[in-house]
Amino acid sequence: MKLFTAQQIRDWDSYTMQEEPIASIDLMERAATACVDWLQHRFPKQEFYTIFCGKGNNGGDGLAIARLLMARNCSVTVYIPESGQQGSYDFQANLERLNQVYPEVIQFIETPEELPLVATGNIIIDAILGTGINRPATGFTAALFDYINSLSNIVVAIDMPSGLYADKAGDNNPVIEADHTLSFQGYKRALLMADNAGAVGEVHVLPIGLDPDYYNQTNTPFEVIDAALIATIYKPRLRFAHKGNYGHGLVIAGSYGKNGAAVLACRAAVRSGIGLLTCYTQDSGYIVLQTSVPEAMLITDPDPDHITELQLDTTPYRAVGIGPGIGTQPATIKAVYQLLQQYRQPMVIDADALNILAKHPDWYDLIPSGSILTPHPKEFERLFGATTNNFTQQQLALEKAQLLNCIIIVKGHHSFIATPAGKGFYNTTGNAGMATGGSGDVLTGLLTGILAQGYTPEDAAIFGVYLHGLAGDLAAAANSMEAMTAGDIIEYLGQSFQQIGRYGRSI
Ligand SMILES: NC(=O)C1=CN([C@@H]2O[C@H](COP(=O)(O)OP(=O)(O)OC[C@H]3O[C@@H](n4cnc5c(N)ncnc54)[C@H](O)[C@@H]3O)[C@@H](O)[C@H]2O)[C@@H](O)CC1
Ligand SMILES: [K+]
Repeated sequence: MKLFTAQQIRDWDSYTMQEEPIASIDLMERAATACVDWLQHRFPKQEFYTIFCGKGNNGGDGLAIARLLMARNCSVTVYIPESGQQGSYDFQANLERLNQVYPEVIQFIETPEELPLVATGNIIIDAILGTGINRPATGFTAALFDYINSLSNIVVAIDMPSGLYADKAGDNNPVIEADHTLSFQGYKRALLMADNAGAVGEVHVLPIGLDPDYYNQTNTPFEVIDAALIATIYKPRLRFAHKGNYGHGLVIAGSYGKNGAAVLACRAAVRSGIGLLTCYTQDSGYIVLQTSVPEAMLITDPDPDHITELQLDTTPYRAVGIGPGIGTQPATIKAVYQLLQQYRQPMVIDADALNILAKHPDWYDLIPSGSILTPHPKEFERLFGATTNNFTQQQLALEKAQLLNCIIIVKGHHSFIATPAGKGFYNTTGNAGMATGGSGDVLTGLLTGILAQGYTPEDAAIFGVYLHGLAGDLAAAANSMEAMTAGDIIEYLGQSFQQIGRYGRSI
């Protein structure tokens, strides 16, 4: 799903009004109806709502929501912070409509003394500011945000949590901290940033019937990975396949005390659809690996405890994954350098291999084109330097992806994939239960396995990250976020592939 800027969304609204055609006020009614339907579906027994409306179109949505909720037998109070300015055209029109049928619910507030008491059971609707925000909230607006944030009521933000910019960082500006954000038609980038997690809460995208032609004609560098995209990437297994069709991968992982990293990466790789897998690990890992992952072949390093030697014949391998649990011993650093000097196919580079690279920036040129780097934010910082917010971090990832001709996956709740062509993809599968030791090793194994099967590096990264998150979601549904383990992610890869296989048929 393409990610549009606030300006593009405005253009999309206008395009729809002209082409459908639909009047602006009717489009607002459609958006408000979608919100009310969502509210009643999510909170079927909820009766009481407190709605704060600004004087732009976001506030217009709030006024229409108020009228529709009242018509559905809910009890609503609307508070409008009085700025002294004339409201937008559709705000005024909706104020008039509400005033005609339920004048008693409307109240204007102007000073902190007039901030209302909100009963505990009320759901608060934040319709103060949407995508039209063009400056930080100050004065009474900021005080209102503070007040709402101090209450324990559930807060549902319309389109955007008020105060948040859709396409740029806000540098700690005042924002509403919502429990749910109902975003019209698509996501905005700000809704996908870890920095804004506390403001956006759960994001729900509500279709409001904007014209598909605008969507198809309009280019944007950013996309959310969704079922439709995955259906175009996933290559179902050929009926007459043999193992040679699906490549041979090499996972280089482990050290004394970290056999688990190698086991998890290899187990994930053998469940990725790969034809053949070889694991390279330290000598003491022999029995562990051969027993835990009998599907994989094994080469052991001469050293009992660490990987010290990577002068291998790499010609059989279509992809190499390196890093999980290898440590940063001097001999391992030397071995990583040996591999970088000789292997020219795309690699998956993770964990300690990234930490080693970060200490040797002069080796970056040796990273084969099309490699996939999988740093978490701290590793990213070690590799490429500190950034001040997610927007600048993602911009830097895009610049480095282009410079190194690599894919960079900045791991996180919505992992961000930067490609050398300047595109950025946000993942939407996955959950906080995956923030546990070993889930990165699973991703490395999966990516190596997918890359070995001949997917392009960009497709492998998108597909691997999505699949990993989906398996994590199924694991959390079965075992809870708390009790799920990285190994459980691997257990649910099968069901994830089955689900993805159905996308192609249903889209
Ligand atoms: N037809 C449409 O254009 C549709 C728009 N929709 C709603 O319209 C919203 C956008 O509406 P608007 O463009 O009117 O903008 P907003 O309602 O977000 O903001 C209104 C106005 O507030 C002022 N403002 C900006 N920053 C401020 C600040 N920090 N403090 C105080 N005032 C500030 C600006 O003058 C701005 O135009 C969307 O987020 C969505 O909720 C929906 O109704 C769907 C259809
Ligand atoms: K809002």
